[in-house]
Amino acid sequence: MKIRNRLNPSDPCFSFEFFPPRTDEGEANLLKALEDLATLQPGFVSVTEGAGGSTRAKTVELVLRIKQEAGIEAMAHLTCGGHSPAELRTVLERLSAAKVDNVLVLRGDPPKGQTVFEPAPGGFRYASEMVRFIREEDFNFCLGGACYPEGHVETPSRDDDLRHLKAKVDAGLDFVVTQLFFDNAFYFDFVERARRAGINVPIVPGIMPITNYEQIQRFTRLCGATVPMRLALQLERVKDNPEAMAQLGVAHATVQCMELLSRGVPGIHFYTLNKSPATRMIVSALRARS
Ligand SMILES: NC(=O)C1=CN([C@@H]2O[C@H](COP(=O)(O)OP(=O)(O)OC[C@H]3O[C@@H](n4cnc5c(N)ncnc54)[C@H](O)[C@@H]3O)[C@@H](O)[C@H]2O)C=CC1
Ligand SMILES: Nc1nc(=O)c2c([nH]1)NC[C@@H]1CN(c3ccc(C(=O)N[C@@H](CCC(=O)O)C(=O)O)cc3)CN21
Repeated sequence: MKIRNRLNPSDPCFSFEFFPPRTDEGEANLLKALEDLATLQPGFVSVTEGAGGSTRAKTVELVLRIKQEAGIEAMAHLTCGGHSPAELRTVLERLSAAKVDNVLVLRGDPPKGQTVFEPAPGGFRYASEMVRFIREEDFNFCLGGACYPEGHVETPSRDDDLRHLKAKVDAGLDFVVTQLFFDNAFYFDFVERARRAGINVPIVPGIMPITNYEQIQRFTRLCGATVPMRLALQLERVKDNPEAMAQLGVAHATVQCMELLSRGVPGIHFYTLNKSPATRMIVSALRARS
């Protein structure tokens, strides 16, 4: 089933993102989180790919398992890093043969220790180039991409970033998922600017429940997302109390999601970080309300 057919403001699609674990313990955590969140009957789940394409085999294996064994619609993230177009074609053929209908096309982060993205020899520099490649080949995927309500960290201006997004969508995207944000005003402003720029595909908000203060500081610095002052002060106050931190994270994300739904978003994509409790509580609260 193509995700674009599930994105519908009158029946919004909740989806969950996981990353391929690096250790046996991580693997056990992931399987537990997956099992737990599967009971919420997500519209789809997605599996990320590590920087430089480092986890590709694991990403594909997990997507196939989720689709075939759990019967949940699954989307593979594929990045431009570390792989040639020929290797990409092989992976796409494998996904296609296994009836995986959806791919999230990303450029990908520079590998750890590097600050600048370097394409693989003969590979793609921008996600839009991979989108064009997939559309030129004889595949029939529903394609998603990433977008940045606060602007991508590397972009000199939000207007440039929006122009690049427009070109990426025009190359053949069916929908986009946003970078995480903690203030809905960024999302609503962005959607308005995107529509004005002629970007007409569904724009799915990406939400990450905060569970750990240091992690959120590290990651928001890396990806350029703003933590609103009021939330930062609240987080500061409970930083030594994991339980209060988790409650605050769930409460903040739930309020964010309630407002997004009341204003007609087509779905909400949760960055679960392979943990189930926060996402479960939020989705349960949202379902109870509607
Ligand atoms: N796992 C996920 O869901 C998400 C992952 N990401 C990560 O964010 C990073 C960026 O990936 P994408 O958004 O796919 O990259 P992209 O290729 O769409 O854009 C990357 C940067 O290049 C710029 N750009 C694009 N086309 C250009 C052109 N023709 N000329 C000059 N500049 C251009 C963009 O403005 C942006 O600053 C990746 O590291 C991705 O993995 C971001 C959000 C969500
Ligand atoms: N630039 C960028 N790269 C991504 O991979 C990415 C995004 N943005 N935005 C959306 C989601 C969110 N993702 C995230 C968000 C946070 C962590 C994180 O905090 N990771 C921990 C390690 C987690 C673990 O191994 O348990 C860290 O401390 O970095 C990782 C991926 C992946 N996606």
